[in-house]
Amino acid sequence: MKSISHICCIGAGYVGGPTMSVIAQKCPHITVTVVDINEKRIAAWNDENFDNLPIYEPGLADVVKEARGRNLFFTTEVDAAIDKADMIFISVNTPTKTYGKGKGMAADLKYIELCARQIARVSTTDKIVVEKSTLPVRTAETLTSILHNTGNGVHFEILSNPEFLAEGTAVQDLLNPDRILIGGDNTPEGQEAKDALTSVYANWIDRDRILQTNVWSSELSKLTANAFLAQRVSSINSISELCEETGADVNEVARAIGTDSRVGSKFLKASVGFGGSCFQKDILNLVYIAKSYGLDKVADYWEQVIIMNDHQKKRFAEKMIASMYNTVAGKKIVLFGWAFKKDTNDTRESAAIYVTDYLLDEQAEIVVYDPKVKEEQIYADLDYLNTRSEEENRRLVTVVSSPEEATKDAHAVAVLTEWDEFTTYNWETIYNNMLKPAFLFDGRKILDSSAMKEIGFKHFAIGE
Ligand SMILES: NC(=O)C1=CN([C@@H]2O[C@H](COP(=O)(O)OP(=O)(O)OC[C@H]3O[C@@H](n4cnc5c(N)ncnc54)[C@H](O)[C@@H]3O)[C@@H](O)[C@H]2O)C=CC1
Ligand SMILES: O=C(O)[C@H]1O[C@H](OP(=O)(O)OP(=O)(O)OC[C@H]2O[C@@H](n3ccc(=O)[nH]c3=O)[C@H](O)[C@@H]2O)[C@H](O)[C@@H](O)[C@@H]1O
Repeated sequence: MKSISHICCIGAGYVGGPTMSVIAQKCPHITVTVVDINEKRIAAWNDENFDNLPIYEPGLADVVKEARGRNLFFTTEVDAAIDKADMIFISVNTPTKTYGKGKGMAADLKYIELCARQIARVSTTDKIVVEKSTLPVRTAETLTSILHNTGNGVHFEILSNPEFLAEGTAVQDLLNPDRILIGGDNTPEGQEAKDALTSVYANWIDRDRILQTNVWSSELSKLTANAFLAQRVSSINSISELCEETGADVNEVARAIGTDSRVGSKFLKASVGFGGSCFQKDILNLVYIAKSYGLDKVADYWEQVIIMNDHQKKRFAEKMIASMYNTVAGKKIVLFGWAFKKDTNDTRESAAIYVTDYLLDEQAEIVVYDPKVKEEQIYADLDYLNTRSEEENRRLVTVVSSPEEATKDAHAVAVLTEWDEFTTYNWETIYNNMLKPAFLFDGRKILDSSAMKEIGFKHFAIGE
């Protein structure tokens, strides 16, 4: 079997960075080089101060500290790293297309194609090319065609090895994954490549958790896994609205159904709506693929998960506005949390962005506090929506670093991310700081409702 001594990963983002750091930590005999065209990002990965790594993930700094400079390297020298590697992971972004055919639905594969062309141009020795990015089923066909038609006569074996880590728990997920999925051709060369990648993971993961499949099953399993997970969130969120009408409590319902081992207890936490860079993108992609095969019923079924999620974000903002006497114009509303979930600085598709947009439409004055998200990111997220001018976003939205100070003379506080620290605040002081009646909207249902009501808040929590 081919033994791997040099790995190159193209893309030093939320997946490439942590994944390669853990591979390097666990495989000191393999040299792992992570490359990116984003110079600022690479400089941050190489920063002497480990607090400045470009991605915040619990435990990540320690892993990088151990391996960086030993067998883990971050560089913008893409060509050199490609040529030296026996195995190349492609871990670049695959966002939803914003133009042309499939706009707003299909995955944009231009970055993937660029990588394939670059690998083909530069390689002088045989390579195993691993799709780590989440890709539409049958993308490996495109990669094969580019690599084999434009290469220098070297042999490329294509594998699909989707990543299942969740942000905020990436290091734990990588160290102890439920499974590793490796898809490849069932030819002797394909099997050899699958075994080579299996042997990399087997340095710290039991072999019975490393699943080998054909390449199409692997590609489709990744989209399906995200669709199933997101569907659970939309399902419980749909029930949260019914709870609010009927006096049922969504946490109690979730516990009651989750104890059935056929349902399971995870991913049943009602929220202001799921965010993150992948759930929406991957379901839209699944819907697009189903439609492209003429499977309209399949497409409609999955699209409903997105429709319910959009509804949840909107109805939360509407609930806030209706509670505050149907007007929030000129009212100071403090948002606790901007990240799409706790323990990450990632804000992509965060519900907070959309809730803010609705509130700004009603001319609210917004103050944001998030323990890990930088001010420039919050403005960038709002500017990206293109709903109003950059000046207006900066005039109407203030970003603060002290949560308690933020609540002075506020009409309302809304919890939009489930950061643990929010549950430890002195909510009595916050109440005293605020104008009365003081409104509290808990979009994550993390605060003790009866304690909040006792303090005096006009309190609303999702699903109760
Ligand atoms: N973020 C997550 O939690 C997960 C993401 N995924 C998938 O992994 C893929 C990557 O996602 P993220 O890491 O979040 O994206 P990201 O946007 O954080 O990182 C992608 C990086 O690739 C770089 N890049 C793009 N084209 C390049 C090129 N031609 N040469 C060198 N570098 C290039 C970009 O500069 C960027 O730094 C996506 O397909 C995503 O769906 C899968 C599982 C989890
Ligand atoms: O492909 C990906 O990008 C990844 O997408 C998700 O991971 P991630 O988006 O990082 O985080 P999740 O924990 O799945 O949370 C997604 C969103 O759903 C929300 N959520 C999650 C669980 C829940 O019970 N309720 C709920 O509202 C979270 O707050 C968050 O906004 C999947 O969990 C990963 O397995 C997958 O690898």
